[in-house]
Amino acid sequence: MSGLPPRPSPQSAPDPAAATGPQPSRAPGTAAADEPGAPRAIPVARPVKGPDGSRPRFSSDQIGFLERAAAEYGDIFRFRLFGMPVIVLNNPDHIHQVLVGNRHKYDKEVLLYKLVRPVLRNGLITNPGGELYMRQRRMMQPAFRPAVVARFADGMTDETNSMLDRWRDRYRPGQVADLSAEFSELTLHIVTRTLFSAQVGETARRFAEAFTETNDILGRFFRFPFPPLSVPTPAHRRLRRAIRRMDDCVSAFIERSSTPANAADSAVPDAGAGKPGHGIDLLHLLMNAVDEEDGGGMDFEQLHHEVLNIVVGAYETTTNAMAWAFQVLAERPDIEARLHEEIDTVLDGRPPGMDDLRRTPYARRVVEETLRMYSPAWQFMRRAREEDMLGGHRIPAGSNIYINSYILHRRPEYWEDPDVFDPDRFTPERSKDRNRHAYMPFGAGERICIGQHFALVELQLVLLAIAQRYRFTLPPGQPPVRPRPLTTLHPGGGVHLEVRPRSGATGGTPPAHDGHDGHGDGGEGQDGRPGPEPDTDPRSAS
Ligand code: HEM
Repeated sequence: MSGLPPRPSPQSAPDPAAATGPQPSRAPGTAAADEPGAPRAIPVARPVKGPDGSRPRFSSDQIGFLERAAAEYGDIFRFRLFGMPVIVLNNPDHIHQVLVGNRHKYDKEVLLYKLVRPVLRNGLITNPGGELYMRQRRMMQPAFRPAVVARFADGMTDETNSMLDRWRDRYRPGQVADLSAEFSELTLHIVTRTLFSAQVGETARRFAEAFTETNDILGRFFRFPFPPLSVPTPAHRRLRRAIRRMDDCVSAFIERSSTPANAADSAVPDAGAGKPGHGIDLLHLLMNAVDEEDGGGMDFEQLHHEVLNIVVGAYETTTNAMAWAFQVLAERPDIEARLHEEIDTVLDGRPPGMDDLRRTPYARRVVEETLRMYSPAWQFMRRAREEDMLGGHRIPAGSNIYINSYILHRRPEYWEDPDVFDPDRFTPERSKDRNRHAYMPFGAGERICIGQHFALVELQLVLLAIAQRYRFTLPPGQPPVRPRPLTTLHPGGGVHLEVRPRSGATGGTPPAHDGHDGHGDGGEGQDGRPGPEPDTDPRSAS
């Protein structure tokens, strides 16, 4: 989860970065003072004229403003974001320093996360950092290890094939489907099934309903975050009721899981995780998580917070990535044809499983390129807890730092033809000379997305399963789909495509593998990732 709200206030917060001295707008690299070694000034970004003569402002065109400012000012600039001074970083090494090298100097005590803390409370996403955060992350990390995620893979394929089976009755060949809506439902099914085991019954359905309502109200709040969530407007009261309903569902799952028959399997959290029939799911793993430092576990209140944070983190991000991927495939039949060829050769009609991920490198590259061009969690923030130096610029304590992966992933200094969708840019040969910090769809450092393996496995399996059985074309006269910068980066207006079953394609309906077939650790690469090119991963987790 990430994203920045448009904000009606505050009036004019002081700008710590302005304390460096007078800050005229100037090109990057211009020194603030004449003495050698003096900190270089951070230029103030003003709306920059583009080739079409317009001067986009952040308030009306966030992407346009940032793209032009990055082109004009380069690695670093500052501006007022609805009255709040922020420093924007566009240089991969500076960003790496903030998120990884000097991470102890930064935290998440910034407006963006404070706004939603009444809802997401102290879960991983909104936790500002510090002891409680570290303890939670330590306890939760094992449940997201690639080996554990691998055991949820069959459920992912299974849910996707159930959706495709429904499509047979729902869509005539060539009929337009609202894929954004389809994928919202699919991702929610996948995450609730993973959390609450394969027996997703009435309680899981009620949880999903309450979550959808929460997400809708939060989405509207982010577009106009006033009044604060603590003010009991009718919408905010509905939000609180929806959260209570979710908490009640989680309590019911916990209670069910704690009955002796169900609890038996959880004694060793890793044993049999996710295997059908074992009743082990993500919730079990978190309930039984133990902190290696103090030997304690997670209290139930905190568990409620974490469940909500996981679903929030997993829902819109993955939905949007899927929607973007199929929009691009419909626009680029050449890429779709290569993907089909790979799928047909490797799968030969059977449903995809964990072992197929490493055998389908082109599918993997389509996922990676989708996450580059349409990075769903496209912006995030930090606060400088103490002073730092970035590339010769002084970052005063208290500064708000703004990082935008959409802009970073399209900087021409690091990406050739950045606006072209080209999965082959992720081949080992073409990746090896690239700055490895120039790609960070999942963030970096200790707060890197805990669900990144989950998301990569899910996206690749869903891509394989759907493209095995369906192809997609653009409805005639459809205008281009542009990114809509909301909390996550949506395809504006949603993705609506003509769906056609692929002739002779099989792969449907049969249940996914039984999970006992030795897929075990999921064919991970050296770094534990499922992909075939482990040593060329441009992502940075450390
Ligand atoms: C394509 C899909 C996804 C993308 C692009 C994505 C992206 C991100 C990013 C960039 C962050 C770090 C934000 C920051 O540093 O401020 C993050 C954090 C997080 N994500 Fe994801 N995410 C995805 C899927 C998931 C999934 C599937 C889950 C859970 C199953 C998840 C759960 C979380 C959580 C709990 C955090 C907070 C981690 C922490 O601070 O310790 N995400 N995600």
